[in-house]
Amino acid sequence: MMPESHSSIELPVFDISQPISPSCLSSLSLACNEWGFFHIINHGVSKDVYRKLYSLSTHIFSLPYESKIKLGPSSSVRTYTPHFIASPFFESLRVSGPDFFASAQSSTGILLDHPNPDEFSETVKEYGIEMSELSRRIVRAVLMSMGGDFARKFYESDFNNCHGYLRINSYSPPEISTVEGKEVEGLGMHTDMSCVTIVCQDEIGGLQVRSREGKWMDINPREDTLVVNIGDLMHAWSNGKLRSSEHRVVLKRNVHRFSLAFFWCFEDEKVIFAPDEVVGEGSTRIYSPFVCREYLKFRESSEKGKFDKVGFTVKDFAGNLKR
Ligand SMILES: O=C(O)CCC(=O)C(=O)O
Ligand SMILES: [Fe+2]
Repeated sequence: MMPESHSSIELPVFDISQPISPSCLSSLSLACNEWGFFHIINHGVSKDVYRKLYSLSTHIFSLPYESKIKLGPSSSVRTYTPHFIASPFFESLRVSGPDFFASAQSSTGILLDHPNPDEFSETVKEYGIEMSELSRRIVRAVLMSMGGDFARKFYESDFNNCHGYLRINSYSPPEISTVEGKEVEGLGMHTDMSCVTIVCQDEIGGLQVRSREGKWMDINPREDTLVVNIGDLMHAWSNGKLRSSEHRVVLKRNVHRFSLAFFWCFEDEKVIFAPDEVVGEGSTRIYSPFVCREYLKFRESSEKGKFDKVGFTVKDFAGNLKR
């Protein structure tokens, strides 16, 4: 059987180093409503930091399972997700902000055989700080795209206490690229539990977004470009105006894939409730108010292997219009 064929989607590209012009705001608004995905350039993250992070992480992933699993689901630190949780071909390392250095050190401290723990932690810290700053800029731009003074009105009150964490993802190549004509998923269909996510995918590709009609569309890698997507938290806060799209990663035969996903989230105790002005007169709230932490718990416990994968979204948790 032939593998499914996919169309690719040309997402708009925004220069995040510049103030966003009115015409860019309307195309940003369109991208957030239609796809929940867009690209950014001139993000200020140097190739050097990326390369260092790639090589230092690759070293960690190459350590024996017995070492890595000490960081894993069974330890109190829980920074490592081994193979066979999200998929047989996926493993990841999590580093949490705001003190990215300390978080990375607590992992490398457990990996006693790590040759240069400080270099890894320093590099993660540099990347984490850059991504946090970028996330703030992106949230402001997205708010602006929703309405004239939304950024001024809601940034401070609702988004000022956001925090981020980084997931370093390593996808190992399966020996076959299709099973009965279906692609091999490195990461199954899911939505992100973030306000916004910033993804740095390597040149291999494989990231796909699901269209409203349910068709998988390739998001092709672009040099020096980061992928941004809206997550469930900002989707709910916007009363569904910003789309949190289902996406996944498919793998190619024998090609290793590496990605960095940075999740920018509301504080755990925040009650997520779309403001009246965001809902708009005459419209109803499509989500009941909910505490961020409770949603994260729901996602963890409703899935096999406690991983943010497959199936359940904020619609199932707090949606007023049940699916
Ligand atoms: O690896 C990628 O390109 C995307 C990863 C992703 O969607 C996630 O970690 O939530
Ligand atoms: Fe994701």
